[in-house]
Amino acid sequence: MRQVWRAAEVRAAEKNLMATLPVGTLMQRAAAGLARRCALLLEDAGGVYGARVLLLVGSGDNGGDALYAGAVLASRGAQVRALLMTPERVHLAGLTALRQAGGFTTRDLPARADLVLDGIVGIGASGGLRPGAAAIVRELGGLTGRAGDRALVVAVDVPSGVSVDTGDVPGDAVTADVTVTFGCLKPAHVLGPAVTHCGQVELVDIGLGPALVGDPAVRVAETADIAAWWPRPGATSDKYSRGVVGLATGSALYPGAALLSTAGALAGPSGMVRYAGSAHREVVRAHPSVVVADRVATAGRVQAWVCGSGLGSGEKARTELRSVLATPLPVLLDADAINLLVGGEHAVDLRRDAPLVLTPHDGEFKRLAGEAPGADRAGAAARLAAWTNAVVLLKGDRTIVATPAGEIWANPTGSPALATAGTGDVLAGLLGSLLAAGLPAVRAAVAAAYVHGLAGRRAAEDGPVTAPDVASALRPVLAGLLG
Ligand SMILES: NC(=O)C1=CN([C@@H]2O[C@H](COP(=O)(O)OP(=O)(O)OC[C@H]3O[C@@H](n4cnc5c(N)ncnc54)[C@H](O)[C@@H]3O)[C@@H](O)[C@H]2O)[C@@H](O)CC1
Repeated sequence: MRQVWRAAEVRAAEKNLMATLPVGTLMQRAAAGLARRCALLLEDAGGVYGARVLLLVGSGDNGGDALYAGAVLASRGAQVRALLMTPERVHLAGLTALRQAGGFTTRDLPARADLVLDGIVGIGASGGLRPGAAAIVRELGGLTGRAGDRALVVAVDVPSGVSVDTGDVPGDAVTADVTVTFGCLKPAHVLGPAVTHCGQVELVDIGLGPALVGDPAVRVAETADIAAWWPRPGATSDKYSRGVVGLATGSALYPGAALLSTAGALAGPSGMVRYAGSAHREVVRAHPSVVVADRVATAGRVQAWVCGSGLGSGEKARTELRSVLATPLPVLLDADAINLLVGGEHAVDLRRDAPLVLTPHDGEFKRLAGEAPGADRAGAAARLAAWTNAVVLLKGDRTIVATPAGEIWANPTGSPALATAGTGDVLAGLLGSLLAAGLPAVRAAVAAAYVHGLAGRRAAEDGPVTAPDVASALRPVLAGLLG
């Protein structure tokens, strides 16, 4: 699991660490790592010697990092120019180092650069970019290097213009090929639209780890976590002991949702899938191993329920929702079931001790919470989780999982390919299967989002993606993941 820390927590850790080290040590470590990465990029693009490097230098330490890294590149023969955003306020020691190494300052954006180092602003940013910096950032795409190709852009710590703590991008922002960050990941590296501005994120160890204390703002699961959590059958397992997942999904109008949630559930670790709903004939025809009924009340025993995808909004749908919420079992509510919660008619049913998982997309989130997730998607998901006492999986390019206690996970495997009808039904089924197999709700949500994202990517390798393609990709993805 990777830990992600907000700017204030990073600052506090840096302050504690700096108290134990000679002045400037952390910045030297940061700049050395930054220069190393830039040199590697330049070596791949024709060499460091003679390369044109443009430093965009803001007034803070982020600019200082860029100046020191520029000094290293200048000492290796690169032609380094620094464009100072605020010449009256600049990291003086950094500027001196650059000049001593043979670098210069410039007043204007040059026409050519092989590499641009974005040190306008880092974790000290407040609000969107100032107009002067924003104008320069808009011009960056036009810079070309010695082979006539686009200049490489390396962001120092975070791309300037993104909101460090939320991943929002409120206005103009640098789009980097590589972001070199120091000490730990920040939310902008893993959340929201900022992620696409970061390019490849590389972490330079400056020794901050032990100084970061308490709970991280955000967590990111890695393959090893998913593999460790994923329930596997043992020698004495049977179909019941592996968990049975019940699906109250689909309807006469939307039989496809039933089929897709079933396909998702069948790829999961539970030993059996029961389907309860109007699409039972279609389900058993497509998936003969599924045991079907037409109502939740007659479905038989399960260890977790998935309810909502394509369920409809009539009285029958309300009855089925009440039935699953009345059980002492983990319940996942998706799509129509989330919409049925709007208006508070089921508030009493929601008072339950067993785990509840909600999987809204933005529209469902807005209907339920009364407002769109907004710029701080992780914060919004955590508020809804606390309010509903549920684990909330907020779907998006970077799906977020939040718990009522405020634990937040960012899914790293998302794919734009998943933005197509029915993929959420597949996710709901898979997640329900993990709940039925006994995984705690937060892990089930994190693991399902992770695997579903990989399946979306894999399906996209073969062309435009439909939800059945994602369901079909789950099994090979899991084979690769679980070995
Ligand atoms: N504190 C430390 O120990 C270390 C800090 N490091 C670097 O220092 C950075 C943080 O430095 P600072 O705290 O000086 O802050 P920054 O350099 O990120 O930004 C602060 C400066 O930018 C200006 N500014 C704020 N918002 C702006 C906006 N929207 N548009 C344009 N200008 C804006 C402010 O006037 C302020 O002077 C990190 O991101 C990292 O790059 C690294 O050297 C590692 C060690």
